[in-house]
Amino acid sequence: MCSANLIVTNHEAQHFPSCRLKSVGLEKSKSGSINGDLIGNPQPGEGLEEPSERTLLFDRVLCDVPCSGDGTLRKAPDIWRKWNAGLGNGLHRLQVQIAMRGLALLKVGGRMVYSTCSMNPVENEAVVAEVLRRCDGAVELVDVSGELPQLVRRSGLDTWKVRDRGMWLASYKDVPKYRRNAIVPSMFPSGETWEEVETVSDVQKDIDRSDNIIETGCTNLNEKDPNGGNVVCEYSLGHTENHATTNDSGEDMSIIEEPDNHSSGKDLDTDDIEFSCLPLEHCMRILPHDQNSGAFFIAVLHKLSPLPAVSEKPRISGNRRGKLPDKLSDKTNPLEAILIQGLVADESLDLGSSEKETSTVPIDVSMEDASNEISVKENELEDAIVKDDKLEEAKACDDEKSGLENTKTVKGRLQIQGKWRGVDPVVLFRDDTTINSIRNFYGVSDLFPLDGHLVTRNSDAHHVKRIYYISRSVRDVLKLNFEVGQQLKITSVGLKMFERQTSKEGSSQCAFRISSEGLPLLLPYISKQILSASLVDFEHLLRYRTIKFADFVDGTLGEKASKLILGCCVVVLNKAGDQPSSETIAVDASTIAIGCWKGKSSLSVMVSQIDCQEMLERLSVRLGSGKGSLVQATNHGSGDANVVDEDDGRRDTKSIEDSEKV
Ligand SMILES: C[S@@+](CC[C@H](N)C(=O)[O-])C[C@H]1O[C@@H](n2cnc3c(N)ncnc32)[C@H](O)[C@@H]1O
Repeated sequence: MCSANLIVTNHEAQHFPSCRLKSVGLEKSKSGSINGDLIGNPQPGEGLEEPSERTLLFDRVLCDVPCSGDGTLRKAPDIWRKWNAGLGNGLHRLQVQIAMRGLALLKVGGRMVYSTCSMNPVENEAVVAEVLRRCDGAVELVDVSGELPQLVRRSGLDTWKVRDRGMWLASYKDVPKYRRNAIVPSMFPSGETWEEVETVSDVQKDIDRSDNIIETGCTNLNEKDPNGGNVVCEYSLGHTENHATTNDSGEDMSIIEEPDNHSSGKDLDTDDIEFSCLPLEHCMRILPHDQNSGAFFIAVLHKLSPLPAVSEKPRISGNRRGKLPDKLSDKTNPLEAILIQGLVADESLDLGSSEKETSTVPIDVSMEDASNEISVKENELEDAIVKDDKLEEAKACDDEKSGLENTKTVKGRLQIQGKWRGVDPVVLFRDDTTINSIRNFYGVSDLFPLDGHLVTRNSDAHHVKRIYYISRSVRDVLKLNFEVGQQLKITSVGLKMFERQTSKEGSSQCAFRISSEGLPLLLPYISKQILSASLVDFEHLLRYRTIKFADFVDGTLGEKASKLILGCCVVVLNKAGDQPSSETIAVDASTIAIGCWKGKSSLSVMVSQIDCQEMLERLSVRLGSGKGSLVQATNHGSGDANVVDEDDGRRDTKSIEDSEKV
C-alpha cells in the first residue's frame, strides 16, 4: 500500500488484543503521547494528575469473516463438490465471536461492517441478530438502503430454518439433544432457547415445596425431577401452548423427535416457524444474478454506547442471555471461559469515560483480574516457546532512550521485544549519526520529522538494512503496544523509506539510499542530490538505465549530475516536458521521479527493469501516444552491476557498458 499510516498484524480476529494501559496518577495530558483520535479514551485534563486509561480502539472495523463461501460458487466451482450445510453451522460461533470482538474494539460512534460471501442465513442474519441481542441496545443495525443506489441489493431475511444432518430445523426446540453442542440457539431467528427460571440446585431447594415444578428454559427435557415428580417445561418463545411434560420414564415428549426420525433425515413436523423481531431487513444481500457478481452479505453496525459487560459471556445452554452466572459452568472449557471473561473485562474498561459522566457503569474487578490472568497465561505459553532464543536479545535491548526499544516489565513479567515467534521485532531507529547523515546528504527539511518516525525490523542497530517511516498515529500505537507488552503481533508496519546501499565505485557519504516506495513522500522535502531531467533524458534513463554524464541530451543535466556527491540521487521529470532543466525543482503530487545512483562518470537508475518499463508505458499514456520516442525498454542483461543492493545482493542497475548503447 506504500502507506506510512498502516500496521499489518496477524491475530485470530476473535482474540485481537485490547492494548489497554492503565496508568494511575502518573500522566499529565502533555505526556499523553497517544493520539486521542486513535486511542479513544480521553487523556487527563491539563496539569491534573489522575488515573488514565489508554486503549486501542478503532473508528471503523471491517469483519470480512471466514465463511462457507457459497457466494463464490461462480468463480470457485470446487465449492459445488465440497459444500455441505455443516460448513456454515460450524462457522457460526466463530463468526459471532469475531463480530463481538470487532464491536468491543470499536469506538462509541464508530461503524463496523460485518460481511460474508455466503448466502447462508446462519452465517449472516443469525450472526447479526445474535450480536444485536448480546449488545443489548449498545449497537444498532444501520439502514443503508439510501447509500450506493446503483448497487442492486435485497433485504436481509427475518425467517429461516437451520439444516442439520438432513433435517430442516425451524426452532432450537427442534434440535435433538445429541446435536445441541453443534446447533445452538443463536442460529435460529428468535435466538431463543429454553428459559431456565430455576437451576437444578434451585430445584433441589424446592423439592420439599412441590412435587410438580414449573421450569422454563430447561436444557434437558429428559432431565428427571430429582424428587421423582414431574417437570413442566415451557419454551421461552412465549408459546405457552407448547408445553411438554416429562415423567420418570421421559414419556409424553411429543415435540421431541424419536431417534429413528432423526436418522431418517425427515423434516420435523412443526408449525413453529420463527421470525426475528430485529430489523434484519437492513442487512444487504447481493445476489449473483442481480448484477452479474458474486454473492455477498453485508451489514453495517453502529456502536451507540459501550457494550454491556455481560454481552460477551459464554452462552451456557439453557441459561437465558443477560444473566451473569456467579461462576462459569463447569462444562465450559476453562480456557474459553478465561478468554471470554477477558473480552468482557475489555469492554468494562472501555466504559471508563462514560463512567465519569454517568457514574452508572460498574467496572467488574473480578473480570478485570480474569483479563490479566489470560494475558499471563498466554504470555507464559509464548515465553516457554521463545525463552531460550530471546533472553539474550532482551538483555541487549535495554536502551534507556527509547520507549519502543526497551524491555518492559508488565504485570511483573519481563516482556520481550520481538517475542512473537517468526515475526521480526519492531525497533525504533534512533541512530542519530545515521539519521543526521541522511538529513544532511539529501538536504531533508526540518519539516519532515525523522526523529521518532523511523523503525527497523532488526534489533541490531549495526546491521540495519531497511528503515521504515511511520506516521505519528502509527508511532502512537507502537508506543502503546510496547507499553502493554507487545500484545500486537506486527508483521508489517510503515513505509520503506531508506535501504542500505554500497557501490563498487566506493562508499557514499550516506550509507542509505531512498527507496522507491518512500520517494513520493520524501521528495517534496529534499533539496540536495536532486536533478530535473527533460522528457527525452528521463526516457533515456528508463530505457537504457545507465547514461554517461556526457551523453545526456541536455548538457546542463550532465554537468549538474557530475557535480553531485557519489551516491543516491533523485531525477525528477521536468514539468515543462522537453524544456531544459531549471534551477528550482517544483514538486507536487503529479511529479514523476526515480531514484538513481550517481557514479564517477554516469547516472544509473535504481529501479528494476520491470518498473522502468512500467513507467515508460505510463508515461506514454500520460503524455499522449504521440510521444513516439517512448518505446519499450530493451533488456540489457549483460555486464557487471556498478551498484549492489545490500539487502538481497540483487543487481540494481545495469553496467556502464550499457550506457554506450545510448
Ligand atoms: C472472507 S476472507 C477475507 C478476505 C479479505 N477481506 C480479502 O479481501 O482478501 C476471510 C479470511 O479470514 C481468515 N480467517 C479464518 N479464521 C480466522 C480467524 N479466526 N481470525 C482471523 N482471520 C481468520 C481466512 O483465512 C480468510 O483469509
